[in-house]
Amino acid sequence: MPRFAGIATFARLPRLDEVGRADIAVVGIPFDGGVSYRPGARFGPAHVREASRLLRPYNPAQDVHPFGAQQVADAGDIAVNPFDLSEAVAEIEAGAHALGQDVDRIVAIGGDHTIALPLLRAVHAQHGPVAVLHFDAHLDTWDTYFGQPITHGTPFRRASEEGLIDQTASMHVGIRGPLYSKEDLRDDARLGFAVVTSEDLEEEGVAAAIARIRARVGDAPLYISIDIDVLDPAHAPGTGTPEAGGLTSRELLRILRALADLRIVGADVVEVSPAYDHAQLTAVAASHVVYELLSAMAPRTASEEQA
Ligand SMILES: N=C(N)NCCCC(=O)O
Ligand SMILES: [Zn+2]
Ligand SMILES: [Zn+2]
Repeated sequence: MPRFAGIATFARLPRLDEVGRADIAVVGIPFDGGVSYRPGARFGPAHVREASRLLRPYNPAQDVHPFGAQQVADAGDIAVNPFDLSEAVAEIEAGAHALGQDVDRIVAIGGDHTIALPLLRAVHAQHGPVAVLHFDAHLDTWDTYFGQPITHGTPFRRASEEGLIDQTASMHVGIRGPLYSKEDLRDDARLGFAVVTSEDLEEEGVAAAIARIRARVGDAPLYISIDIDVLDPAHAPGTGTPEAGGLTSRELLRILRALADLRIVGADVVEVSPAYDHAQLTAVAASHVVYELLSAMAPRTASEEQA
């Protein structure tokens, strides 16, 4: 079958119902009822799958076959109520929990960043508090919007309040742009996050950022949440709340490759909004981000480690 033909699963992987069990499920969460600005991330999973057809089985940058070293399958989408945010959040948590019966780990494709909260609730039920490594232009530790506590700008405040995160090991990477006030940063630190800003990355370089991330996370169980708007709008225009001055996709992929020996227990890639995308730029970047995550999660054989 030519790679551009046929129904799109992520990277042309088998569906979970074709293999029964898997080490890792890639699952779509087509929900965008938590956005504060441009909508459309509900179409993210289908768009990222469509743009992932060109991914190939061997990843030379990590010297690993991400789909050979482990069983990865596409679990389809978690069906969520687009009209009721509370119900949607409950459905995502229940869906992740149910999926966890058939797979060891989940990599979710959003959807807006709201989905990180129910995903972290499900991860916490299995692992206890986890280090959250959060790539984003935005802190997403704001309190409420229009009085609402659960939105795409608030998942990590709720997660911290609920005790879902390891407050000694969590970190944001790529933060930039205007805030509401200086208090935002004080609140964020109190909620348990260290920060590598986009400017830090520019000034200190990627290697220094990697060293800071690794020192912060250590050997804690690690959840990686990637808002595609961490990338500069030149690299990822198709997103809901773009901010100038972001990472290149090359920088983000390099950082992810440096995390392969950490204890990654789950991940999400969120905020791809296809109506604002051009030539699949954002979706190709997101598909490679997922591919690099799956590669980092793959077990290494002794020969691969020696090589
Ligand atoms: N894109 C995410 N997740 N959050 C952005 C929230 C920015 C705001 O509306 O204040
Ligand atoms: Zn963001
Ligand atoms: Zn976000």
